[in-house]
Amino acid sequence: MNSPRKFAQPLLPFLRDGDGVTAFEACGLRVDFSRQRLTQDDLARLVDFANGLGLMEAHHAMVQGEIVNKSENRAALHTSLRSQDPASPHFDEVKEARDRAYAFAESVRSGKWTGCRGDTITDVINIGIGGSEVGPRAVYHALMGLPQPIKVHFLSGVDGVQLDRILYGLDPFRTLVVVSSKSFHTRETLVNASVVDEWLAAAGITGSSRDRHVIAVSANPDAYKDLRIPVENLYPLWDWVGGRFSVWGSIGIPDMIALGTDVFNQFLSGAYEMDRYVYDAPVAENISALLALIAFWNATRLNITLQCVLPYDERLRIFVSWEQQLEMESLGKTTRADGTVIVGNTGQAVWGGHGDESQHSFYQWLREGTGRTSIDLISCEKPGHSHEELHRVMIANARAQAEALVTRDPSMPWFNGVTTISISDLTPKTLGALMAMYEHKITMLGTLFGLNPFDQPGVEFGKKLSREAENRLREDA
Ligand SMILES: O=P(O)(O)OC[C@H]1O[C@](O)(CO)[C@@H](O)[C@@H]1O
Repeated sequence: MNSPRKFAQPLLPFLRDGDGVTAFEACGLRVDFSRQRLTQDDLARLVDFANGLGLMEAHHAMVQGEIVNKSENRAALHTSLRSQDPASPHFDEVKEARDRAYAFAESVRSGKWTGCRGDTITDVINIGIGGSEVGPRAVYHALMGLPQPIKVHFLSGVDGVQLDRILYGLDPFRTLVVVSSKSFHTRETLVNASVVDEWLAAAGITGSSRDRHVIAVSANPDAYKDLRIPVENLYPLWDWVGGRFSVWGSIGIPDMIALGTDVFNQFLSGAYEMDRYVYDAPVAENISALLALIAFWNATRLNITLQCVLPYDERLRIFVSWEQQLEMESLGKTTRADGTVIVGNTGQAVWGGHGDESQHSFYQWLREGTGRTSIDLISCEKPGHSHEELHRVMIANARAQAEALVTRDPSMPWFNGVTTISISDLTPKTLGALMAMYEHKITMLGTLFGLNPFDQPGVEFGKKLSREAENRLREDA
């Protein structure tokens, strides 16, 4: 007779087992927590805990511009980048910058802005990494059309193969380069910018003609000097916006050019609608607060340290990478804002992939391994294509797997909690709402853990060692 498994995990309650609401709708999104592993009483206690902690007060303080990023002595005002409320912090400054970016984007789209020889622009190379890359790439991948008149290519790491594959076949006279870096100190971005410069120069695009092909986005006012471009080719970002929260502003210029400013406006208005809803909804009915509370419960009570994001839609493939940086760079910390050490789990490790593909990849591990995972399974009711049969099978998979991923024999060591997120129709608006919903989940989790979700001190040490290693390699060369 098989000996009982060492880590057998008894059956845990589902939220759906109790009487009470388990699904919530806002801004075209339906979020269903019924397959998460807690009781309605547990959830009620979490809501009391959040209210006792002043979760919504902390959220309001962030949106109103208080210095919530204490270690860097900064506000965190990504909400202002999409606000339609003239009373919101920096409203005029943001509007002026947006109007400038929109005017530029539309001049490129209309062909009014041409390359130095008068050619219309057909390709944009975004040179940037982290928050200066994955947000605009996620939006472009979600909303790009067929055909896509102006294509965007994302050059991020210092990887010559990525560079060669991007430049291959590109016409420098029809290419616009957007160098995006909040700090303008990021090694990868600066090295890539200089190599792409050589590519332009090899075609004879130098000096003033280069000004038709290179712009920059940065919070560093001297960026234009470093890049030797006219100041009017610099589009601002501000230190009161975190890099991983910055897609809503000038960092989104490649998307404004490729998708159009109407689409970008809808994207912003979807996020603003979510901001209004999250700002006003009480914790017990607030989707972002509930996502945060259940993640907090999973991490601190159920020792679930893994968050798996599974979109059943090609358009959300890159969204997983965006959410990974957002969540892990924000919550991968063990000290509170006051410096005291947090005992126990904090931010979860985020991973994932296209849901349907993942079924034939790591679902074996999710269903019979020894892990504990919280899963966001995302699907779109209305497909982004006209292949009815494909959509029928995709939706069937998404719905069935949500159940399969929580169905198990109590002797098994693994267990999962599943949240399903159903998007009525993935439009620029609902994409904005989805991304804003996750941003608020993350900043609220910062409050629940007591940590600062807006800095990333842990990345500096590796950068320092990299620079030293680079210098040694240069000396030895
Ligand atoms: O926009 P920048 O300043 O080039 O930084 C790029 C990325 O690098 C990081 O600082 C991490 O190294 C991220 O926080 C940021 O999004």
